[in-house]
Amino acid sequence: MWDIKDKTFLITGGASGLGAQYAKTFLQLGAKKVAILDVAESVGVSFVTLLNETYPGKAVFIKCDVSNEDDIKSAFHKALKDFQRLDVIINNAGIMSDSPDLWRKSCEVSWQGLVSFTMKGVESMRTDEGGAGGTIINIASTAAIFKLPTMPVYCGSKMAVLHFSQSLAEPPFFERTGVRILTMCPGPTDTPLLHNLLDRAFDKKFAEEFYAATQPNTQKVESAVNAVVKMYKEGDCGSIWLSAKNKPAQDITDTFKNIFNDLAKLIL
Ligand SMILES: NC(=O)C1=CN([C@@H]2O[C@H](COP(=O)(O)OP(=O)(O)OC[C@H]3O[C@@H](n4cnc5c(N)ncnc54)[C@H](O)[C@@H]3O)[C@@H](O)[C@H]2O)C=CC1
Ligand SMILES: CCCCC/C=C\C=C\C(=O)C/C=C\C/C=C\CCCC(=O)O
Repeated sequence: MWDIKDKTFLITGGASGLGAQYAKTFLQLGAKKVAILDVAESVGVSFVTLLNETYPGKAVFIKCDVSNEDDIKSAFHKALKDFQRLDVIINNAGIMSDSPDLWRKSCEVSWQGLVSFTMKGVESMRTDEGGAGGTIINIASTAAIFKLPTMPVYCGSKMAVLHFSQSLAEPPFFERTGVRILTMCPGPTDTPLLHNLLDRAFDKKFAEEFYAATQPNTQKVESAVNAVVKMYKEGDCGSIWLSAKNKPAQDITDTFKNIFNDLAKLIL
């Protein structure tokens, strides 16, 4: 069982949606400090003010566009300087848009930004280079494991998140570094990310037909948040978890192990 008490957290995209609820919940469960990083400054500042009314001095807001490497560098170093040590990073920031004008930005936020924070996190946490170890939680999606023709770019970036995380975490990564990499795949969850699905589609005309026939089976935010808490407490390095349809979090690592073992037989 991994402790939450006295741990410091950095949460990207933490000003609203699921990220904000991870912050609130981990503080309720005893986290020492939480750094909220987000591009939405006024929303982030208001949220941190609210958190500090209940948990005085425990939350800070740092403006950061996770698609911008200079922003990432300065925000990461500010959080590290303020807290002296980062124990947990939740790479949560994500955009879902496959539209012609936003798909590239969406990949930079959901995928490249996550890689950059993971690299910086590993560097600062790794026990073989003087760090104290820690946990990096990468938020993928059921879009990583389900073929959604309305958003192939989003599906691809989330599969990239999943495969990046499981590849990085291959043994003896944890034994060497003391850094635990965990991946969560939430199913559709009730946040603004699910609004205006047609505007976010790869092909609007096709999406109209698709969404007329298929509606998301949306779960409550609380279910997705509880799933991340359970994964944080119980997950082994490299594990992959599912949170869908308001059911308790499920460790689906063995499914991936079997698939990748079978594929390895074709390659090696
Ligand atoms: N809501 C859902 O159905 C699901 C969400 N997810 C993933 O969970 C994560 C959070 O999603 P939601 O809370 O639903 O989304 P949301 O849209 O409600 O909130 C996203 C947050 O990220 C911030 N953000 C956007 N662009 C940013 C940038 N460039 N730099 C920093 N912050 C930025 C926003 O300001 C906002 O606070 C995303 O990675 C999403 O892909 C995964 C599966 C299902
Ligand atoms: C079936 C239409 C799903 C559209 C959901 C819209 C946004 C979801 C964002 C996510 O990150 C979740 C991604 C994909 C959903 C994957 C499978 C859906 C399975 C059916 C269901 O649970 O509704």
